Amino acid sequence: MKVLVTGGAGFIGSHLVDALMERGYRVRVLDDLSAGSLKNIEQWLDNSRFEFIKGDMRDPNIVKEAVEDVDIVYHLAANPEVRISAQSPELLYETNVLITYNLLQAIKDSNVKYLIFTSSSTVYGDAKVIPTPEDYGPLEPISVYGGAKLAAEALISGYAHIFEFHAVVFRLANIIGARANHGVIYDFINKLKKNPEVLEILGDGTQRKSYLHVSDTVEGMLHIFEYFKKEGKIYDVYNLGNEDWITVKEIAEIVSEEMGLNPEFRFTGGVDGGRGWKGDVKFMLLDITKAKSTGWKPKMNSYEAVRRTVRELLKA
Ligand SMILES: O=c1ccn([C@@H]2O[C@H](COP(=O)(O)OP(=O)(O)O[C@H]3O[C@H](CO)[C@H](O)[C@H](O)[C@H]3O)[C@@H](O)[C@H]2O)c(=O)[nH]1
Repeated sequence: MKVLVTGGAGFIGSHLVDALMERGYRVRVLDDLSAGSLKNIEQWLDNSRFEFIKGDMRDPNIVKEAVEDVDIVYHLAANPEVRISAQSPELLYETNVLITYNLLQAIKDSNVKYLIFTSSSTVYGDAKVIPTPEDYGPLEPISVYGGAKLAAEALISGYAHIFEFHAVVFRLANIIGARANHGVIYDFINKLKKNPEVLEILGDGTQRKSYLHVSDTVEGMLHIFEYFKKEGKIYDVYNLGNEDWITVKEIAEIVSEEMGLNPEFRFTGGVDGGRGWKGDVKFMLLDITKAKSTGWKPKMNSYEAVRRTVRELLKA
């Protein structure tokens, strides 16, 4: 079985590559290294089962080349920054929707049988039902990023039905862990390294979200993909997250404690009632009943995942 991982040199992608290589697959990575790094996959570069293509998926020819002889595609390449929604909507469109379209155009003329896509909890926007199940609707993303992920999901469903391949979509909570190079924990650590006395917290600090460790995420994706294959459906969607949530202020406390610091917290107040930025979802908790019904469950809750991530990032 040959597997293509788009974004395989990135944060979540490289952990997925580790797991696939350890399971004996032949793995090809397509990554433009804009956010990812060769360091994340360096242990596999000389392995005969591994292949790396450096390329930008906005170029359809590179994508066509990458899907050649591939049976399974894990599509993780994306710009993951919700916060650039106001400044760079066209970039979010290109790096989430256009590249997915290019991939689907390449898949329709290929031998690919399965596509696995990492979508996001942000497709739900400010959900009125919490925890939010997969069939919640109407979906009203509140960021361009969330809208782009939803558009990508919709294209995948349409192509899977028309061109007869199978696709499973994972709507991910906030994923954290070693190799993360963006997000709240990474930001707090860097801010405190620069100034151990004061920590600026965007928004009012009450933003509540569910955080899932990348090891639980990869295990969940691989486990549910096997279940999905056995079920034989054309298309399905799964939430992947934790059953608890943690506030930004609590994350700040854990980061400070792990760094042995006692900084003054300065809240910026944020926008629209304490959001870190326009489009920041204030309360996110996914209903993971469906994922759990396949036999998967997270090993770490949000608090444990945050603490472990702080330690992993400080060690790196
Ligand atoms: O310096 C900072 C950075 C972040 N925050 C706050 O921390 C929370 C988490 O922010 P992150 O940047 O870590 O993550 P997001 O919730 O914006 O988005 C993350 O999770 C989403 C899914 O929930 C998406 O998939 C996305 O790609 C991924 O980056 C936000 O409420 C934000 O306001 C701060 O207070 N200060």
